[in-house]
Amino acid sequence: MVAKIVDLRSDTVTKPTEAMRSAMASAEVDDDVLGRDPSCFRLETEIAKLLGKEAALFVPSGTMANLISVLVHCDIRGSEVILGDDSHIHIYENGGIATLGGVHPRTVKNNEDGTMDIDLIEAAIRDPKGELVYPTTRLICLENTHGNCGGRCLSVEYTDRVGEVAKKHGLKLHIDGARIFNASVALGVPVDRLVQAADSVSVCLSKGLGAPVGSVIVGSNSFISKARRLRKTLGGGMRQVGILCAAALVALQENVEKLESDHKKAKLLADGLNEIKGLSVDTSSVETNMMFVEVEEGLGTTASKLCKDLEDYGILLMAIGSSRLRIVFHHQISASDVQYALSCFQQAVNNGVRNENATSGAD
Ligand SMILES: Cc1ncc(COP(=O)(O)O)c(C=O)c1O
Ligand SMILES: C[C@@H](O)[C@H](N)C(=O)O
Repeated sequence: MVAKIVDLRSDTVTKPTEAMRSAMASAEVDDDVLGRDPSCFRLETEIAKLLGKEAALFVPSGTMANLISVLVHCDIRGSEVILGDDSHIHIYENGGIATLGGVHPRTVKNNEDGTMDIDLIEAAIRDPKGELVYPTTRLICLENTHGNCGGRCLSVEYTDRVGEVAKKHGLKLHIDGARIFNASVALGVPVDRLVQAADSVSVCLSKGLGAPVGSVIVGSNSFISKARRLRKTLGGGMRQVGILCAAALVALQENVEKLESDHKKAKLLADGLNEIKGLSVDTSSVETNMMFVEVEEGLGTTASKLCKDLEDYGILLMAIGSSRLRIVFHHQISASDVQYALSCFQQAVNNGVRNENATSGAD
């Protein structure tokens, strides 16, 4: 019998709080296609203000937020976007910018800290003199925090420098800010300052902020009106969407201040896991709510086997390859959950070692 479930698979797993459910039940709504749903309008107005942009648009998912943003910036056939080779847009969004938008991706290597070398970004920009044979570079995409790099933060200085490169070459800058509030809290930089250089930002409400559904795109009035039309084209125009936006407004009010605690608990677990022989976490790279746990070879088990064993204790997480586990914190993970998870990790590792010794005939 599992004592309890501790879901560390992602910050997308949170359940709506009672306050969110009550706000959803009493949300003021209207048809957001024929006019403006009042709760949606309130959310979009609040998010645009928070991020220092002219306007905002609520969309069903972060994937759609990125797709719409790239397609609005790259609305001419033959466009190319520069993005990280390990970015969410390039790896986890089914190549939508190409398959649906005809936008050509030009990847630049992501460094371990989530950045791309600025000289490599500049070198990837197509020379307009080669327009007969080259796609036309129109956009640079960054990701902050960077998911596949373990939730690493891009500094405001780095972001501003990429913004300068974009301006110098007449390009636009989009930030996949699925976890931009995590970055803002971890860096101690106001979120509007962190994204100041960007022409557009996608923000996930359904991750660390804990809303059940949705993302928001922010940008100029003209950009958002084009984005609104494209959202409808993609089937993302929603009617009484205020039911979802009401929950997101509660999330904004209640959960931004909890992000720092998520980050602290992640550090606590990382330190504890490093005390377990056969597991290692690079604690210097645990900057926000995510971490990667390396399962050392000598442990006699694999990441997926350990993942399965931990599930038997109620600890849910993701195996990334044969020797790496991913752990993601959110506001519904408590301090006692951290201690419970540590004890389960220790038991699962001990069991793995015992089974390994038994099969190898060791004492
Ligand atoms: C960095 C990043 N961008 C975008 C997304 C896409 O968001 P969604 O799952 O809502 O499509 C995710 C994860 O889901 C993500 O981690
Ligand atoms: C896996 C990825 O698509 C998701 N955004 C997550 O971080 O859980």
